[in-house]
Parts: sequence; C-alpha cells; structure tokens
Amino acid sequence: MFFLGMEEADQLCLAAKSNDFKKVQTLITSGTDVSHFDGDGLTPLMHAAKTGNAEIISALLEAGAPWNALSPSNLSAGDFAMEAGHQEAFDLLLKTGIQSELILGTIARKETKNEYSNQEYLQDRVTFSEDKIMDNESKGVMMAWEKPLMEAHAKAICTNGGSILNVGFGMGLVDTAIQQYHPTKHTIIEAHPDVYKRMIESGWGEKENVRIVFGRWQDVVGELDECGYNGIFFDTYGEYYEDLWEFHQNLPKLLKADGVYSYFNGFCGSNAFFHVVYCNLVTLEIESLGFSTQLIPLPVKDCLGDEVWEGVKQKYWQLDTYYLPVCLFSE
Ligand SMILES: C[S@@+](CC[C@H](N)C(=O)[O-])C[C@H]1O[C@@H](n2cnc3c(N)ncnc32)[C@H](O)[C@@H]1O
Repeated sequence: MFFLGMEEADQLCLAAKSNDFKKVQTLITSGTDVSHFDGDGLTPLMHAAKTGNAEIISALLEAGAPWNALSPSNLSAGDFAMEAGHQEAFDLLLKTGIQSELILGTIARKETKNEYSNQEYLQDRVTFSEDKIMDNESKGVMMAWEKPLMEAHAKAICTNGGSILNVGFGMGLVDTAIQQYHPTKHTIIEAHPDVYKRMIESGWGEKENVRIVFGRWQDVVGELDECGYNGIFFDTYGEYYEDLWEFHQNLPKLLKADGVYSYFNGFCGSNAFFHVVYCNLVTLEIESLGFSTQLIPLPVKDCLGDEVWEGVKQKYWQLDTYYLPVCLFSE
C-alpha cells in the first residue's frame, strides 16, 4: 500500500484513506505534518472523515490537524463526514469545531483594527436598488430573496402580538411583515445614516405604532423598554458572532417572560458544516442565558438562482435550507 519514496505527509493521507490506524499513529509520532494537502487537495483528516474512522479522526485532531481546512471544492472534513452519514466522525468534528470557535475564533476576531466590528460599513455610503442594498465594496447588505424568510421571522416573533422590537431595518422587509400583525408598539433600531434617511423618506417615522431609534444597538439599548417586548428580531450587518452574543446578554432584560426571540441565522452561510457548528454554538450559548431554541427548517434553494447574485461580490448564502431560530425562555 505504501510507496517507496512517497513523502511522509502523503503517506499519512494514504494511511487515513485506507483505515490504517497503526500507520497513522506511527507517522504522527514521527512528527509528520498533519495539516498536509495531498495531490487531490485533501488533508489526512478529510480522508478519515470520508471513511468515517473515528479512531483515526481523534488521533489526527489530538495531533493538531485543522478541523476547518477546505478542499478545492470548499468542503471541510465535517462536510465529508456529514455527506457520508458517518455520525461518530461528524460528532467528533462538530465538538472540535465548537470548542475551537469558542476559544480561538473569539481571540482572532478581537484583533480588529477598528473600534467596533462594522465601523467602516457604518461610515461609508450604501447603494439602494429595488432588490438589494449594497455596501461600498459591492457586498449585499440585504437582498430581496430573503423576503420569505423575513416574513417567517415576523410571524414567529409576532405570535403573541403586543410590543415588537427589530434591530436592523435594511430593506424594511421584516418590518413591513411585522406591521401586518398590527403590533401595539413597533420599535426599530437602525444605525446607518443612509438607511435611516430612507426610512424617514418612505414614511416609517409617521406610522402611529412605530418608534425609530437611530444609532447602534450597542449605544441605544439603554433607551429600550425593560422587559417590555413580546417579540424581538435581530439582523444587523458586518457584525460578528461576538456582537450577537453581546446582544443576547441583553435579552433577559428586554423580553417579556412569554416573549419570542429570533435572529437572522446567517453565520457561515456558504459552508454546510461550518453553519452547523455556528447553529450549535449559538444554541448552546443562548441556553446558558435560560432560553431554549427550536430551529425550523425552511427550504431556500428555489429563491436562489444564479441571477440573484449578479453584481454582488459575495454569495453570503449558498445552502439549500435556512434554519429559523425560535427562542423562548425555558420553563
Ligand atoms: C441585513 S440588514 C437588515 C434587513 C432587515 N431584516 C430586512 O428585513 O430588510 C442589516 C441592517 O442593520 C443595520 N445595522 C448594522 N449594524 C447595526 C447596529 N450595530 N445597530 C443597529 N443597526 C445596525 C444595517 O445598517 C442594516 O440596515
């Protein structure tokens, strides 16, 4: 099976591919590079994930193999395990992904050069067209294909009627849907001056039940009604997981005891496994605040033809299913 003259790192890929645990162990012990990509662009961990060998996967992960390396077709080891239905392998990779994002991801993202995550976005111009808002790098801030998702979010948070809070106006899709449920009070926080100006120009400031709070939610959260909201939705732009987490810490003092919270669940929308890692991460962290989360699958494949992304720099969503979070205080 092993070719004379073959580099040790390639031998490691081959050993993982052929389920040879002993050889994998020997090569790891002799210091072989566990993050090597073979001629097909695959790492030893990807090969092990394809065959589903949990023993080899554990050994590679312990030796520091990167769980988040990507193949030429943008698939990670976790994607391979998921596609092949190898549950144990998938669970191991998921656990590693969650732990690593909790620790290393946070450290890396904190090293941002700006005062806050989306400082440049909030200071630059945005452009509006009928079907999207784009930032000044031609990245989609909000796009019309999300309309059915926004309608579903509105339905979820308006279940009990009453007072509703939305963070991030964008194209006003979720707010338009919220208005259809006739909330007694509808508070909208928006931080971008151009988006705010457009809200005012299009009459949102004159609606009887609407209160617009202009500013970053981080700066205006103290102006909100304590334990006053029956439904809350969060969907900003250019912020990180840590920002969402920071917002979540405010939930217990904003949401009524029987209130419903939801957020745009778009983290890592171009890789199925990374997305699962983030779905789990948010669910776990929000659980520590006393909430249970239900993720409702919504098919989105049909709204997303190639024409949707014409002129847009990044396809921020490439998955077939969107998981809409519905979060409630646990009993
Ligand atoms: C993705 S869009 C929201 C789309 C909206 N859900 C809809 O249905 O059209 C994100 C919005 O959040 C705003 N935003 C970004 N950061 C914010 C912050 N820290 N506080 C409040 N709004 C913010 C952006 O300017 C943008 O209008």
